[in-house]
Amino acid sequence: MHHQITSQRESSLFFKSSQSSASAEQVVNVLSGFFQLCPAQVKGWVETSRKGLTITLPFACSSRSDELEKRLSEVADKVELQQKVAFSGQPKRAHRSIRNLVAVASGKGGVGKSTSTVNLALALQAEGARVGILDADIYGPSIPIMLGNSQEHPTSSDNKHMQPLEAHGLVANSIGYLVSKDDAAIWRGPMASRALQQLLNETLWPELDYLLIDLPPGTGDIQLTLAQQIPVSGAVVVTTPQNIALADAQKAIAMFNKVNVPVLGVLENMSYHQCEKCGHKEYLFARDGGEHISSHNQVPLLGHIPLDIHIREYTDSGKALITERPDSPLSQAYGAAARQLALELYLHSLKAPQAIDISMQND
Ligand SMILES: Nc1ncnc2c1ncn2[C@@H]1O[C@H](COP(=O)(O)OP(=O)(O)OP(=O)(O)O)[C@@H](O)[C@H]1O
Repeated sequence: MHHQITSQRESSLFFKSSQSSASAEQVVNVLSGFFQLCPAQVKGWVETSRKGLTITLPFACSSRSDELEKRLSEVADKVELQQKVAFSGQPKRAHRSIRNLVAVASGKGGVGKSTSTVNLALALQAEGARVGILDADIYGPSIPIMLGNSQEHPTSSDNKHMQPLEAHGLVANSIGYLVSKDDAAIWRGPMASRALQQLLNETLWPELDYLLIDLPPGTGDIQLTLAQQIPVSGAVVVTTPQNIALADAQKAIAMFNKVNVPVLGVLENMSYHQCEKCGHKEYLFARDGGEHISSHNQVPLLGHIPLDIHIREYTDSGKALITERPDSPLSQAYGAAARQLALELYLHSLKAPQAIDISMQND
């Protein structure tokens, strides 16, 4: 089998097998079974040309390409597999260089929203995507610390636009790079949301597949304004499993429903602690809260992230757990949640067909 991986922007994988040539229909069936989608949802990914079949996967999932390649090789003679993340959101919105804007929110503070944002961003990157983070947590910007570059500042060559900062392969901007924590803390709502608009609009974002926006915790006026003002395609709600956090997560879901922002999923954080010595799982903040809230609202549960000292140590010291320890169960848990998020986002974009733009001809 011939196997070649090139850059994510290009075809990522080619293979040949000695079997007879595949029909597009067989390939569609394999894709549909592999991703558990109906054939109609995957049909548009397959293109036939004189050279053979080309499959374009429209969401980040490159860690699954070996497995998919194996399945396809059972029916395919020559297939080119590539990943090109689809555009979502209003076709006419600004920021066309950003294919998907996703808000990460929590009703309650301290549930691990920023930690989840950074690790989901790293996990999406590990799935072959170009990812950025906009820290919209104006009053408590923790992204600079979690990316390990809190002493840096964005540069500007025209005094109007900022170059985002780079860390661990991600790009990011945050009010934390620009003003001191104490200065931002006294800003009133309108000033805070103006600052956020500026961060989004005046940052020179490169071509990105996903921009994750770390919203301030809570569901007050500021969050509502932000949810309305930023043209996000969907939101992730982070919660811990205990009732007090779930009640606030429910308010966050209600807020997004109110402003017609689809909730792409709930991420349950600090689900349990597993003893390193005996493997026993302790459910410190109760159990199944994430399941209940997601089934009650009919939104997917993206995953359970354990309460783990390594998550705190890596994230709080600005190191990238997922890049440094890609095979750890923690990285795998974030990876599964990130792939599910990418898929949900794509499925939501299918509901607004005018927004889909898989090919992005001007690439
Ligand atoms: N799964 C986890 N395991 C261990 N520690 C965690 C986990 N998730 C978050 N933490 C830790 O909990 C603390 C709070 O996390 P974080 O700052 O991400 O919360 P937040 O919801 O963004 O807070 P805020 O409401 O202030 O914005 C941090 O020290 C972080 O390292």
